[in-house]
Amino acid sequence: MPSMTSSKTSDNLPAGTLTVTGLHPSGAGLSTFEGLTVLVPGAIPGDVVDARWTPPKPGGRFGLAQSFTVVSASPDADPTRCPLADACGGCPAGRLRYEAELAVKTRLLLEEPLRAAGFAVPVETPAGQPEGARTGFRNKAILRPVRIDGKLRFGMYRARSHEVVPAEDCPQTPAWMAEALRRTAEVLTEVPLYDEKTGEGILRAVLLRDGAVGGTTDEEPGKAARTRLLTPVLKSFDAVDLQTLDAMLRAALAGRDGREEKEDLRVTLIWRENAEPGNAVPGPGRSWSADAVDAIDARVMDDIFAVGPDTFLQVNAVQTPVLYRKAIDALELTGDEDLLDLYSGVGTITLALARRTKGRVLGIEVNPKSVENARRNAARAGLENRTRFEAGLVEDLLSNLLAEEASAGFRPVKAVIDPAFKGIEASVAKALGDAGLTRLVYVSCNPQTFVRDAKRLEAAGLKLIRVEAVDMFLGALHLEAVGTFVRNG
Ligand SMILES: C[S@@+](CC[C@H](N)C(=O)[O-])C[C@H]1O[C@@H](n2cnc3c(N)ncnc32)[C@H](O)[C@@H]1O
Repeated sequence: MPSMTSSKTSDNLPAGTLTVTGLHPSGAGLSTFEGLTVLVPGAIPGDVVDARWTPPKPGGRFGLAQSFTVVSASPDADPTRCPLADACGGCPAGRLRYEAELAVKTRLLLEEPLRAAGFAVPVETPAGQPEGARTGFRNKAILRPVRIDGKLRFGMYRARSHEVVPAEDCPQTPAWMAEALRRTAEVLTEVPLYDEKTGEGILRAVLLRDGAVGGTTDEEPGKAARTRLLTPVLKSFDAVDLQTLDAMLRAALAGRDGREEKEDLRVTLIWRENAEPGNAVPGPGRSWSADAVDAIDARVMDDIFAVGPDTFLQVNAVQTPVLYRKAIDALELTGDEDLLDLYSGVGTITLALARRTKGRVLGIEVNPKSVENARRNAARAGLENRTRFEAGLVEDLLSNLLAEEASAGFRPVKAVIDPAFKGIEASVAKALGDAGLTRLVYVSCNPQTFVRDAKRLEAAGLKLIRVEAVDMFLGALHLEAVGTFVRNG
C-alpha cells in the first residue's frame, strides 16, 4: 500500500502516512512516498505509520523519518519479545516475530546480495535459535554509564545516537550480569562519567563475560573455575584510588559489603585503562587485576578456552556449537587430513578440527594475546603436538608458512576461514586458490565482504556450492554465513 496523505509539519518537514514494506541494511524500516524512499528507524515491515521526515541530502537517495506514530502495527510484530525494544538501539529487528525476523534477514542479507552478484546457490532460511533458549544466551555484554536522576546506571546507545539508555536487564544476557551492574553502580557512583565529545571524565564502560553460558567449565581440583569476568574501563587509573575501588567492588560482587546477606556472584575483576579517543571497548591500554589474572575460562564444545577482556569469542553461546558443527560437517573430513584454520582467534575451531583428524592443523591469527591463549588452550587439551598457531596477518604469513610446513610434510587439503568483518585480502584468495585445497569453508559475519570474497575465490579456482546461515544475533540485522567451496573441476 503506498502513502496515503501528504502535508508539511509546523517545522516545515514533509509528513504523511507510510506503509513499511521492508528493512534497510541499517535496520530502519523502508517505505516509499511519491517515489521517494523514506527510512523509518524503529519501524518494521507491515507497520503503517504517520511520520515526518527530512528530505534526502544533496546527492542522497533517502528521506529519513525524524519521528513517527504507529497507525497500525505490523501483523508480524511481537510486542512481548523485549521490554527494551522501543528505546534500546541494540536490536532493530527485535520487534518482529522471530520467524519473520529470520525470513527477512535471510532474504535481505544473503539471498538478494548473492543473486545480485550472479551466484545461483540456494540459501535456506535457518532454523534459528530454539524456543526456550532465546534469553540469557549472550556470553558478553558491553554497557556504558549514564546518570539518570542522579543515579549511576549502565546501558546501550539508543538507535542512531550516542544517548545511553539503561539496559542492565537486557533479556539476552544472564541474570547475574544485571545484578553485577547494579552492585558496580553503587561502588562507582562517585567516579565522574567519561564524555566522548570532550574526553573529560573517567568511567567509560563496563564489559562483562560469562564463559559458562551454554555449558559448564570444569573446575580444577582445589580451585574454583573462573568463568565470570567484569572489566570496568577507566580513562585513567591514576585519577582514582584503584586499590580501594577494587577492594570495594570485589566485596560488593562477592556479596560481602553490607549487613544484608547477598549471593556471591563469583566474578573475576580485571580493570582496563583506556585513554584513547573513540568508543572502542575495552580499547587499547593496560589491564590490572589485584590477583594478577588475565583471563577466565569459557567452554566451547569439547574444550575450555582462556579468554580475556580483549579476546574474540563468539558471543552467542547457544548457537556457536551449531555454527561450528555446520562448518565442520561442510568440510566432509575423512579423519586423516592436514587442515588450515585461518583467523583462528583463541583456537576454538582449530581444536575442534584437531579432535576430528589424525593430521595437523595450522592456525593463523593476528592478535598475539589470542595466539598465546590458543597455545595454552591446545596444551590444556593435550593437542599441542598436532596444532600450530602463528601470530600475524594471514596475508603476510600464509604463503611462507605453507612453504615452510611443506618441507615438514604438512599438506593441508581443506581449510576453514573465519575472518573479521572486513573479509579477506585479494592476495589471500589467490594464495588459497594456489594451495591445492579440495574444499574450503568460509564462515562469514558480513554478507557484503563474503560475496566479494566468493567472487575472488571463484576466480582463484574454488567454486561456491552451498551457503547455509546461522542466526547468532537475535534482533540484529545480522546472520552468520557458512559457504562451502570446492576445487573447480
Ligand atoms: C570472526 S573472528 C574468528 C575467530 C575464531 N575463528 C572464532 O570463531 O572464535 C576473526 C579473527 O580474525 C582475527 N583477524 C582479523 N584480521 C586478521 C588478519 N588479517 N590476519 C589474521 N587474523 C586476523 C581477529 O583478531 C579475530 O580473532
